[in-house]
Amino acid sequence: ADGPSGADIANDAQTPGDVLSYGMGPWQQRFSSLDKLNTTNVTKLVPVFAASLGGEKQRGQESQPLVYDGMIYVTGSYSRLFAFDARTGEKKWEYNARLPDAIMPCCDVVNRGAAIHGNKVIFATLDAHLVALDRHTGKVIWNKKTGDYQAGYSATAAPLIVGNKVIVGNSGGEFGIVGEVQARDVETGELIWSRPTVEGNMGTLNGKDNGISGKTNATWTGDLYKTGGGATWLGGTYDPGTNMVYFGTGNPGPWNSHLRPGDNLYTASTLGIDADTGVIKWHYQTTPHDGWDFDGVNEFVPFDASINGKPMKLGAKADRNGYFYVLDRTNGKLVSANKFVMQTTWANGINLKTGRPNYVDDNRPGAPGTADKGKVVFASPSFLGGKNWMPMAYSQDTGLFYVPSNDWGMDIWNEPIAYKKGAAFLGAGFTIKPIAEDHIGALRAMDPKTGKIVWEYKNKAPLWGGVLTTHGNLVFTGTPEGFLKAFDAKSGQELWKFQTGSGVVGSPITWEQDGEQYVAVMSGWGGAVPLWGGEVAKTFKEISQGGMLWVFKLPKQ
Ligand SMILES: O=C(O)c1cc(C(=O)O)c2c(n1)C(=O)C(=O)c1cc(C(=O)O)[nH]c1-2
Ligand SMILES: [Ca+2]
Repeated sequence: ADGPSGADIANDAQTPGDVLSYGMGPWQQRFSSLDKLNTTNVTKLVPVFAASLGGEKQRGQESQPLVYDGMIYVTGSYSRLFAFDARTGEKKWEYNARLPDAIMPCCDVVNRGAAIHGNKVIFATLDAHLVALDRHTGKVIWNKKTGDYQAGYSATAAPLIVGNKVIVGNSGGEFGIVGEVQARDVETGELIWSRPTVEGNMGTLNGKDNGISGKTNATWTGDLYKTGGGATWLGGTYDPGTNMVYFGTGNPGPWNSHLRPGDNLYTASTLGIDADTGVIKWHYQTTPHDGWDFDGVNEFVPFDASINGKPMKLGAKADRNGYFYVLDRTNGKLVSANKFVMQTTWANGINLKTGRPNYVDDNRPGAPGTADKGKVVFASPSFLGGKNWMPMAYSQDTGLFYVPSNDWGMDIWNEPIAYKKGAAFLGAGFTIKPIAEDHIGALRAMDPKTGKIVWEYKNKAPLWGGVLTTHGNLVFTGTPEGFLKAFDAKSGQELWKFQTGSGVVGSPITWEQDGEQYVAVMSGWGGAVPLWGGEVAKTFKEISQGGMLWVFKLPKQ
């Protein structure tokens, strides 16, 4: 075959000479076994080249690059995909999706990365299409519609390859869409199975009914399950051991929880889905009856560890609601849940028996029993979350998760709303506010066994980029202030930084090439913060737009 197979991609974490997948392996731990670059020499790290994505319009560059066969593949804002020579930065080809004017991304025109399989690079476009390009030429091999953009569907996540399937999530939770996971044939793009994530909606396997998602609208009233949200907008992780894909699901629609009594399954949840059939094996809902847009889409990262002396197959998720959850990934049973942010005013902890939050009803907009349904309440975290889309990393050396988090709160209130196709379906008003004098962002090292924060690095502006950790005892992440930074993975000491010219909201990677260790990251400010950040945007200087791929290594001896 011309290019990596499904087996090669499943083995990505064991082959540091390439980066074949979003997350650097199916578990998406973002851990590299490389140590040529380490705490003693990282201070000498210098750029090899920077490559521009060009274009007069630049928005948030949230992409994670892929590296294969001497090429770097990176997606850009506005549904673009670029192939650069990994040694020289020379542009080989560029693909620009022709987007309709009426696309409806909620939170900037972003894309988080591509997938590679055989002769193809595959990525999702903002008009809810999935496009496979010839990786040598950038020519379209297939292009499939995954949703109706005129009804508010879009797509921003990197696709996940499992065997010969390409598995994708959808976006549109702010427009009353129905969340869904789709598995398609990687050669043809044809649909194999689909799994809606809102109870009451029907899925398919090979064109036939593969069961209703749960009991018919048991946790929804009336027809609300038809516009229930639960978008799978970050894509999923995969565990070859359980053969399950793990997808987080977003906020229920509308945001106004008063209008939709019940738990609203499977919104704001993590789902363990059979990779062959699309059947939901287990679910765990982090925020039942979400009333704050806490969403629940964050990545569920498999890891193995011993809990009370017992080796366990686990998974961890730093939820937007401010709690760090550890689950048994074979059955979805809750192992622990601990706060990873300064405040969670909406709940006093998570009940380990029931798995449910201990709600503070007064901090729910339109709380049960309040006479004034539109009363303004203050809640923390803000709806942009204790952690948003930016992926955490797990070090197999330190046993710690490195979580890019934010400390902030919001005034939020309910408003009336009715569903209208293609219109925002919120029923809420909000203003985000800082809660600390010295920071919003905080990169936190969490011990998943104890739930304790081992170290933290505070950043003035909100952190909005992904994290990478390495066997060289390093942790990398970017800042809106424009820096790519390296920290000591054990102590949190800042060791190195480089100014990239715009805010860094991409996810860094590392690989080995010609016997040397390379690091790459996208620079280009954007995403949800400048659009929805409210008073927070005033706490830091205006940040210039950008659109550059930066590549680094140590100078030759
Ligand atoms: O419910 C959804 O479908 C959906 C989609 C997206 C997206 O696709 O980027 C975001 C959100 N919600 C969201 O709530 C959010 O805070 C957010 C931030 C960002 C970003 O890229 O900065 N995207 C999204
Ligand atoms: Ca959302």
